[in-house]
Amino acid sequence: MTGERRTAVVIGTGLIGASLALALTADGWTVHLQDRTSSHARVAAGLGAGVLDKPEPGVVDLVVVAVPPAAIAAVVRQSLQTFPAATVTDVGSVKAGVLDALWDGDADLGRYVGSHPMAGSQHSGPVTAHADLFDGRTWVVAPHRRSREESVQDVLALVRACRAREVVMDVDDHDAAVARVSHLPHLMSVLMAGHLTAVPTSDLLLAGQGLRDVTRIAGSDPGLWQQILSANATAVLAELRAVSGELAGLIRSLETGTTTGELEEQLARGVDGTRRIPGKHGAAPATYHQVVVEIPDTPGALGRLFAEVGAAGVNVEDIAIEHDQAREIGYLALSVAPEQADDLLATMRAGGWSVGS
Ligand SMILES: NC(=O)C1=CN([C@@H]2O[C@H](COP(=O)(O)OP(=O)(O)OC[C@H]3O[C@@H](n4cnc5c(N)ncnc54)[C@H](O)[C@@H]3O)[C@@H](O)[C@H]2O)C=CC1
Ligand SMILES: O=C(O)C(=O)Cc1ccc(O)cc1
Repeated sequence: MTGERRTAVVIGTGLIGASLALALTADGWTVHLQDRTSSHARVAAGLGAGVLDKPEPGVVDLVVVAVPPAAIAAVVRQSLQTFPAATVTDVGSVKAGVLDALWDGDADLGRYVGSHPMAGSQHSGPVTAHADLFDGRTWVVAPHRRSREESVQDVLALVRACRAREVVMDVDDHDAAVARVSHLPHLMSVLMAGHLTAVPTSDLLLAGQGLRDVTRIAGSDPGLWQQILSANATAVLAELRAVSGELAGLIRSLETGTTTGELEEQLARGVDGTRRIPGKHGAAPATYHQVVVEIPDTPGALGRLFAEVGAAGVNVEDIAIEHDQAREIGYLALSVAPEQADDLLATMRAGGWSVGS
C-alpha cells in the first residue's frame, strides 16, 4: 500500500478467496466479499476477511476472482464491466483458456492480468482459510500483450500483501510448468489413493506417514480438479505419457527380476528429483531432519510441546500429524534443520516425551 486505503472486491470466498481476503484486510485494504453461495461470504466475513456490503463501483481498485476454473472468464468479463476503474485478476490454476475466452468479446482487457498462487490445500470453502496461506509461497503473475503496466503493478501489490513470492511469467509457459509440478503430481496422488479402495482395512492399519504424504492431495474436491485438468489437458497428457513410459520400464525391470538397470536408475532419479524441489521463498532445496514425537491423549499436550520447543530456540520448518488408529495415539513429525535436530531430540527427551527420528 502506498499510504491511501485501497478497496478490493473478492468474488468467490472459498479457501483461496477467503485466505487472500484475510491477508488484504490485515494489510489495511477495505475488502468487499461476494459469493454465489451467500453462506460462504458470511463465513469469510465472520473470520474477519472483509465486509458484505456492496461497494460503490467507481471506488474499487482491485477485483480478485477466486471462483472455480469454468466460471472464471464470465466473472472476469462481468467484473471489468461492473467496476470501470478496477484492475481485475483471477487466481485460477490454468491461465490460457481464460484469456482465450476473454479475447472473444469487447471487454476492456488492459485492466485484466491473470495470476495463480502456488499454495492451497486439499480443503475447500472458507472454513480452513487463513491469512498466512501464501506466506513465502510462489504466486505467478501472467500478464498478456495488452495488460496495462498499472494493472500489473496492482496485482503485484496483491501478491506482496499476501507476503508471497512474485514470479512474472508468460501464460503458456505457466500452463506447461503447472502440468509438471502440480497437475501430474495430483494425478499420481489420485492413482495411489484410488488404488487403496481395493485394499483390505486390516492392511491399511499398517499405513505409515509415507502413504499419507503421497495421498494427501488426492482428498481435494474432484469437481474442481476435473475443471483444472480439462482446462490444461494437452500439457497434462504429455506428462502422463512420459510417466506411463517410466512405469512400463519399472514393470519390465521387476518382471525380469533385474534389480540393477531400470529399477536402480529410477530409484536414483527419485532421490535426485526430491533434491531439486526448492524450499519456501524459492530458496535452495533444503533437506530437513524429522523428529517424531508421540502425543499422549491428554488435554494441552500439544500446547506444552510447542512451548518447550519454542523455549529451546528450535526453529520448526514444518509439522505433520499422524494418527495411529489401532493404538489411538498421535504422532507429531517436526522438521528442523539438520544442525538443530540433536537440540530438539535432547529437549524432547528432557521434557519426558517419547521420541524417534
Ligand atoms: N484449492 C487450491 O489449493 C487452489 C485453488 N486455486 C484456484 O482458486 C480458485 C478457487 O479455488 P478454491 O478456493 O479452492 O475453491 P472453493 O470451492 O473453496 O471456493 C470457490 C468459491 O467460489 C464460489 N463460486 C462458484 N461459482 C461462483 C460464481 N459464478 N460467482 C461467485 N462465486 C462463485 C463458490 O461458492 C465457492 O465459495 C479455483 O479457480 C482454483 O483453480 C489456486 C490455487 C490453489
Ligand atoms: O495442497 C497443495 O499442496 C497444493 O499444491 C494445492 C494447490 C492446488 C491447486 C493449485 O493450482 C495450486 C496449489
